[in-house]
Amino acid sequence: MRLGAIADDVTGACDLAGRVAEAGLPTTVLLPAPPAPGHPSPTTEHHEDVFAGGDDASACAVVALKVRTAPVGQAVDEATAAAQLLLDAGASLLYQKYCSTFDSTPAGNIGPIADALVALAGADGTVGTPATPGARRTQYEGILFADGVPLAESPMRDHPLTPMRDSSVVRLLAAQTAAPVSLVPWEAVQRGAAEVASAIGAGHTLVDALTEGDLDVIAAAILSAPRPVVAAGGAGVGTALARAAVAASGQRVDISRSQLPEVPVTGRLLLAGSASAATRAQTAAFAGERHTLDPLALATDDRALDRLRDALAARADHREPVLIGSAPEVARAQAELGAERAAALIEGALAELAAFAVHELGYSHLLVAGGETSGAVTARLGVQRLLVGQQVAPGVPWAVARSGEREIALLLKSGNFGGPGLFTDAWEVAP
Ligand SMILES: Nc1ncnc2c1ncn2[C@@H]1O[C@H](COP(=O)(O)OP(=O)(O)O)[C@@H](O)[C@H]1O
Ligand SMILES: O=C(O)[C@@H](O)C(=O)COP(=O)(O)O
Repeated sequence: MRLGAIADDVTGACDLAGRVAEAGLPTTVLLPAPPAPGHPSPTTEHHEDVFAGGDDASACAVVALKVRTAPVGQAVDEATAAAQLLLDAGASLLYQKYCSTFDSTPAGNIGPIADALVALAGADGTVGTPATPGARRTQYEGILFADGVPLAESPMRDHPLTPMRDSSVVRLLAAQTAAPVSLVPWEAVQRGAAEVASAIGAGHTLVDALTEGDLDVIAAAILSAPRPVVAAGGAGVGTALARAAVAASGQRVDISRSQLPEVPVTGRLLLAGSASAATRAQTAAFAGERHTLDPLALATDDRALDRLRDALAARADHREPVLIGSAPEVARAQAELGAERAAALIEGALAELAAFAVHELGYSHLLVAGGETSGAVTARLGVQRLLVGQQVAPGVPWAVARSGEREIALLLKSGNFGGPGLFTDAWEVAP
């Protein structure tokens, strides 16, 4: 199987890639250059580089986009271009990777992207679930649970860009697409893949899942579906598909042995743009030097960013990790600037500080918290491919990339993932 995944944000791509690689499937992560005005992303033109391994080897290629909160038209254009690249490179199954907490708005972009991929693939519809039990995301009777509570009662209800105020993924998706949205309940999953496959219809099929075993049933149903489908979901479904491919081929790559190239430590920088509870806890637990980015200051003081550059440049030892995080107070900045402008100010500042650290100060290791944030940073650094290594936490792998002439190590962390000590512990296993 050649699994071609289109991820709506960069940390989601890394989450999927880390878990799929650990399942034993050779995995590549591609980041298209930012789209030129009026044109979808010119994804990489080297098709032979898309999938690792020989033509008949099972593999996974993930195209990491930054379209989760982009205008719908741009999201559809970029996802379609990425899917076409994957199909041209031999993808046998497309996979729409979206967030395990279904991060989206009533406008999209999960639904519009799903519709576009179905049309491109000539499929009947999508099949999958956001459920990712390894990240404590489960779905029962169409209700999505995050860390054991319904989505709309979790901290995701206060996400700065995609506040999730309904826990029903059926209702959330139905608001984003004109295609039929159907649910396969957990009891049907317990009766096996054939029953799930028989329940797959036109449009978008969301399947309940509480365990990894349920995901394996869903993967088997997708692979045995009577008509072409597009797989879709959080990282859980993709990882189950990878398990199935490894079991079928008998070929398993041991990620723990495929060491990433060593990157000499010349500077360590933490950039936390996520406002999630997990990232706030990691920030609070970090004992090193820290600086705070306030979008209101960025909007009114044109020296604010220069002062942060000066602070970085003045550091005595760049190898000691330093944290630059967004201000905890979100509501006031959004009230005064609007959510989009406040977000863009922070993302832009963190991206500029990343470029300054890497290319002016020679920093080698960056830990970035947040999907939108990671998309802004990798685009500004011109990163187009990630070599993914071992995970420091489920769904959080170190990677090595090129930025210009520099080889750097990146940990692009989903906002919700990782324990409180991650900002300190992650450096111990860095490439
Ligand atoms: N204090 C703040 N005010 C306004 N927006 C903020 C603030 N802090 C973070 N943000 C924005 O919230 C968004 C968080 O999204 P993201 O980086 O994807 O994190 P997550 O992985 O938690 O979803 C980013 O666009 C970031 O710039
Ligand atoms: O599925 C998930 O939860 C992650 O892979 C994911 O999508 C992370 O997105 P961010 O929360 O924006 O980091």
